[in-house]
Amino acid sequence: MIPGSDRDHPTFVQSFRYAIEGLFTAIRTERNINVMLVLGVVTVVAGIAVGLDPVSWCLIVICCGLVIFAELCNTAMEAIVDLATQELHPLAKRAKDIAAASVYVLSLTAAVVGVIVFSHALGVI
Ligand SMILES: Nc1ncnc2c1ncn2[C@@H]1O[C@H](COP(=O)(O)OP(=O)(O)OP(=O)(O)O)[C@@H](O)[C@H]1O
Repeated sequence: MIPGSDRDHPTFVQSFRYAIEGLFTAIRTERNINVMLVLGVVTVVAGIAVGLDPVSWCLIVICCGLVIFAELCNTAMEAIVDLATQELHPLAKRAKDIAAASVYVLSLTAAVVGVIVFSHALGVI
């Protein structure tokens, strides 16, 4: 629901517009998202160069999507915490640190998958 609006939900097209707006806001304001997008493009170019098979492509695409998804969730959680308090608070720190940890755990997992997929494609394993 939108505060001040008499409708319960925006239309499907409006919801999509808000989502695109959120994506561009994150790209404009969050350095980490940009780093991840660049790494995603580099991975796709490397995948084309080594000629990944369809299953490997699925793994790479899922990993890239999940890492960007996690960073977007982390960014949203940071905004919610900042909305809740502008002061230093141990719970605010805990929430932000754990949200950031979720991104790093997923990034590490994606990196391991990438190393395995590319090592296999290059005949190393
Ligand atoms: N209100 C707060 N109270 C206590 N600690 C805070 C608070 N806000 C931020 N911090 C600490 O500062 C760190 C960085 O917070 P910030 O909001 O700048 O995130 P960020 O640098 O944008 O994070 P990321 O790099 O994951 O996007 C948090 O992980 C937390 O340890």
